Amino acid sequence: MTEKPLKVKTPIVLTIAGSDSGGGAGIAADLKTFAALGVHGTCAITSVTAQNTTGVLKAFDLTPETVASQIEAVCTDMEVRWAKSGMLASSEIVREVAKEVRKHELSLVLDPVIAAEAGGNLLRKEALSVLAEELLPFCKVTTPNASEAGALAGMTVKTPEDAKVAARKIADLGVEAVIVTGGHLDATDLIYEADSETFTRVPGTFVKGGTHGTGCTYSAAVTAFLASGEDLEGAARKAKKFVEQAILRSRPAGRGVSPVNQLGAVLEEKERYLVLRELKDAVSILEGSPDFSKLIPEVGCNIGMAIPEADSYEDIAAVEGRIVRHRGRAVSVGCVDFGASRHVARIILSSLRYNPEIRAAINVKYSMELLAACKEMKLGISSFDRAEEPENTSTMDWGTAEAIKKYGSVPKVIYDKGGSGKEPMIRLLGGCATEVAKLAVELAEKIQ
Ligand SMILES: Cc1ncc(COP(=O)(O)OP(=O)(O)O)c(N)n1
Ligand SMILES: Cc1nc(C(=O)O)sc1CCOP(=O)(O)O
Repeated sequence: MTEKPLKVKTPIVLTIAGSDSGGGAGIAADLKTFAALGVHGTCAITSVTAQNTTGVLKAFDLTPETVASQIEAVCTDMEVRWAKSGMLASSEIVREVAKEVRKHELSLVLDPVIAAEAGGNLLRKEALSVLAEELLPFCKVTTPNASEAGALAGMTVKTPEDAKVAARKIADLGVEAVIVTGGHLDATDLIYEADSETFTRVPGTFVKGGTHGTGCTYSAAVTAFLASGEDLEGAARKAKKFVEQAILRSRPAGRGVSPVNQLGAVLEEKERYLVLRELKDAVSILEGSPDFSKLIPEVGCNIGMAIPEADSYEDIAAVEGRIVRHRGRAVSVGCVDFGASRHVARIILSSLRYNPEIRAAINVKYSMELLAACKEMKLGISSFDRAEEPENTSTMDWGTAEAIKKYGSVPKVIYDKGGSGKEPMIRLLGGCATEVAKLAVELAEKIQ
C-alpha cells in the first residue's frame, strides 16, 4: 500500500473589498496579507478605484449583482468560514453583502472603510447608516480606527476614554466584538467583547515607515489569524505585530504615502533561518578542521553573518560565547544566535555600509606568517592603526571604515597590530559565513 503524503488543510478566507490600482490597499493588501500568513485568499471586488499613493482619483463601483456572483462563485465551491469586508461603496452593495453573509453563514470581520487616508471617499454618505444597521449586526468583529469609530458611534474619538465609549456604542448595534485600533491615538488597540462586556488593551509601538494600506492589512490579518484557530485576543495581538513589521519593511513607492510591505516581515524570517543554517555549516567547517585552532586568538574567535539590510546587532548571527581552543581543537562555546556578537558584528555592520554584498566576517590570530599567506593568495589586504583612533568612537566601526577607505573598497583582510592591552588581530571578510570559514581553514593549512 502506498502512503499518501500528509496534507494540512489550509484555511480559505474571502475578502469583499475594492481594488487599489496603486497596489497598496484594498484587495491587493488583503491578498498579500493572506498569502504572507499562510491562508488561501479569495476575493469579491466591490469597486475598481483609480488610486495611487496620493489618493483616490476615481472609483467605478460594480453592480451589487456582480459582487454577489463573485461571493457565490467562491462560497459554492470552497469551504469558506471567515471573511472580511473593506470598501463597500454604496448602500446597495452593503445590502447585497449582508444577504450573502447570512446565506453562506460567513463569520465576517468588518473593516468600516469610509475614506482613504490620502484623500477620497470610499463609502457614500447615506451608506454609513445602512452599514451600521443592516450589516454590522451580522458581523463577528469590526476594526474601526479612531475616526471610523467616531463615525459609527456618532461622536468624536480623540482619547482612549472616547474609544471605550465608542466601542460600547458600536457593540450596541449588534456586532460581537469591536477593536478600535490605536494608530491615531496612543498606539494601543482596544478590544471590546459584547457578551462579557470586557475591555482588553493591546499595546503597541509607533513605528516609522509607509502606512498606506494599514487598516486593510490589519483587518485581513485578524481574519487570517481567526481562520487559523486563534482566539480574538491572540488574533488581535498577532495582527498588530504583523502590521508593525509591514510598516517597518515598507519600501518607497510613489510621491505620497508608501504602501506597507506585508511580505517583508515573512521574508525576513526566512532570511534569518537561512543565515542561521549557513552559520551552523560554517562552524562545522571550523570545528572539523584539525588546523584551524592554530588561528584562534587569546580572546577567542567569532564568526558572524548578517541578514540583508542589517542595521543592528540583532540582525547579525554569531556564536554565543565565541569559539575557543580546547585540547587542540576549535570548539564553539554556545549556539549560533542573533545578537551574539559585538566585535565581529560591528565589523560587518560597518562594511555593509560600503558593500551590502559583504555580509560575513571572522576574527583570527595576527601573525606575520598569516599575513604573508594572505598575500600569497592575492587577497585584498588593508589595515588600521589603533593609535590614530579618535576619542569616543567604536574601534571596530572606525577601524573597519578606515581600512576600507584606505583600500578603496571592502578588502578580504583587515588587520591591526594591537595597542595597549589590545591583542593584534586579523579579520577575514566575505559574502557568506561558509566562504570566510573555508578561507580561514585554507589559511590555517598554509601556516606552521
Ligand atoms: C480600495 C481601497 N480600500 C480601502 C482603502 C483604505 O485603506 P486603509 O488600509 O484604511 O489605508 P489608507 O487609505 O489609510 O492608506 C483604500 N485606500 N482603498
Ligand atoms: C575581542 C575581539 N576583538 C576583535 C577584533 O576584531 O578586534 S574580534 C574579538 C572577539 C569576538 O568578539 P565578539 O564575540 O564580540 O564578536
